[in-house]
Amino acid sequence: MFEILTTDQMYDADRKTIDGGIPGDVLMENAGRTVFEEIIRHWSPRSVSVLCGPGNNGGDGFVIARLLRDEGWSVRLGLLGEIEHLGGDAAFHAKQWDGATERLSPALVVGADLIVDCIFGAGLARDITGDVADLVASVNDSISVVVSVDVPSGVDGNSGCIMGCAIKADLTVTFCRAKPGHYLLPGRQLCGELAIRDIGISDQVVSEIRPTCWRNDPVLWRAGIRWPGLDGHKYHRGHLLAFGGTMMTGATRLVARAARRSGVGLLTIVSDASVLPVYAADAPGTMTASISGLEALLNDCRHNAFVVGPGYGVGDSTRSLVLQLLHLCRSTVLDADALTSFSDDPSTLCFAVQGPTVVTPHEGEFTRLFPDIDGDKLARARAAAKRSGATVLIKGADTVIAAPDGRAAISAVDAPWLATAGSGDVLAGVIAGLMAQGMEMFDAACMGVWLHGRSGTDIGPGLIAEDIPDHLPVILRELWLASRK
Ligand SMILES: NC(=O)C1=CN([C@@H]2O[C@H](COP(=O)(O)OP(=O)(O)OC[C@H]3O[C@@H](n4cnc5c(N)ncnc54)[C@H](OP(=O)(O)O)[C@@H]3O)[C@@H](O)[C@H]2O)[C@@H](O)CC1
Ligand SMILES: Nc1ncnc2c1ncn2[C@@H]1O[C@H](COP(=O)(O)OP(=O)(O)O)[C@@H](O)[C@H]1O
Ligand SMILES: [K+]
Repeated sequence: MFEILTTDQMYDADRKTIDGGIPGDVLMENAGRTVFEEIIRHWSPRSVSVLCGPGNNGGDGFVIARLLRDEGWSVRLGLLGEIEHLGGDAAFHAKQWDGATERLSPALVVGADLIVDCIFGAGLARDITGDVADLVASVNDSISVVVSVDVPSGVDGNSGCIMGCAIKADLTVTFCRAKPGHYLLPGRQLCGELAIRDIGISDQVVSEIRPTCWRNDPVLWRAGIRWPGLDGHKYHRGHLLAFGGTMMTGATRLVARAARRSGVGLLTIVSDASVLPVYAADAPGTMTASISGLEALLNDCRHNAFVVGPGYGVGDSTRSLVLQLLHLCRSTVLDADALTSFSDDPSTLCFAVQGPTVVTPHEGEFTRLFPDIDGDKLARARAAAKRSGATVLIKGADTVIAAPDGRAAISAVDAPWLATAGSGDVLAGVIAGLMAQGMEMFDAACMGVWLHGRSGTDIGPGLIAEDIPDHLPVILRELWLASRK
């Protein structure tokens, strides 16, 4: 259930299922029934208004209205447009509804304890305007509970963007698999609770569609975790070089602690000799080396991974260092200043990426590097990954991770506690630590985001960046125990 399907892929799944012998009207009956079941599971009987649009989303509404009324609920139904204009399965189910069909208007909101929003689903084709926009405003201004069918009307299922205006739901019931817009902002916030329900589309059909996007979950990457072997030694777990700046030393200290907690065998902070004592005094298990010995450090192939950027400083020397590191084609994580240093010349950075590289920009850093790439977050991450050859991770509440081969994952964890200085440094450190242990770059980026998110929800209010690395053993133990089952 972790695959995320675009609206076109969803239409494809519907079509393949219908071709496989389940008629469209049965799929629609199943869809309506799952929403009905969710409603009666959540709420006791109350007055309901079902708001139906002119397409199949509206068709689902006729099924829901009928089932609720058969159950003894008081139901009103409003339709946008003429009933004669309904087509196919929606027309079929409209005929099964023997209650009154009102004109869709804000009058339906008055006195309704529960509103079922079936105005638009996957077929939303342009901005909502005029009378329908007024209706959306009335729904959002009301005190009624709102259940949206498939997506909150007005939310674009592919991007999570608002098309003119959108319903704010308390519960959204979608079918078969989620769409990107259920997890990308602002769509995610408008969905309320999300229920993904089976309507008879098989896993086989979903796999035939070859999804390339998933909700970030251990299912995706747990087979790629490099747990230490019984007979292993520290060099089997990688030796990460973390490049430390001279002013913001805290950033690389966070990187180092996070990487070490992720399981890396050895970690050396490489910095200007003048600040080595600061790094050396931080943690006894962290090693330090002067940047003046860089050539020798890089000639030692056991130094198999690099992380540079947090607190490193923006400028020419950072650019040269990054290019020198990328030339070696070893596992590399670039964050913060390592990215901003290429704002004037991003193509040089893209050209230099050849080995396993993860870049972890927040929105501001992303825009500086890829000013010409627009669209929703998923599309932008994918375009940047394709262009650069790096795994691109755009941070935020709806972090997206995209690999150059087109795979992508969206994090759907509610952990606003992570929005605190230094938390991104920790993320870079975790990912670099996992890559140093030999994990594939996309898997490492996804696992890093997941560990980070779980730390955010586990620790919760009061979280500071320093807490995250020390919480990792608790979560890693869970993953490790699960891997032994
Ligand atoms: N077997 C199946 O397929 C199943 C499908 N299922 C359900 O079907 C839903 C998809 O149905 P759908 O394709 O009919 O799209 P839907 O969202 O109802 O709207 C299309 C209509 O809206 C109109 N319209 C669009 N934008 C507009 C705007 N801004 N302002 C005004 N009008 C606008 C558009 O008009 P047009 O652009 O053609 O002029 C068209 O008439 C899906 O979300 C799920 O709930 C389930 O039952 C499971 C089985
Ligand atoms: N509202 C939010 N919900 C969940 N995670 C968030 C939220 N805001 C920020 N984050 C996460 O916090 C981290 C902040 O990183 P960043 O912006 O690089 O800060 P810093 O450079 O101070 O470490 C990122 O991993 C980001 O995804
Ligand atoms: K809807």
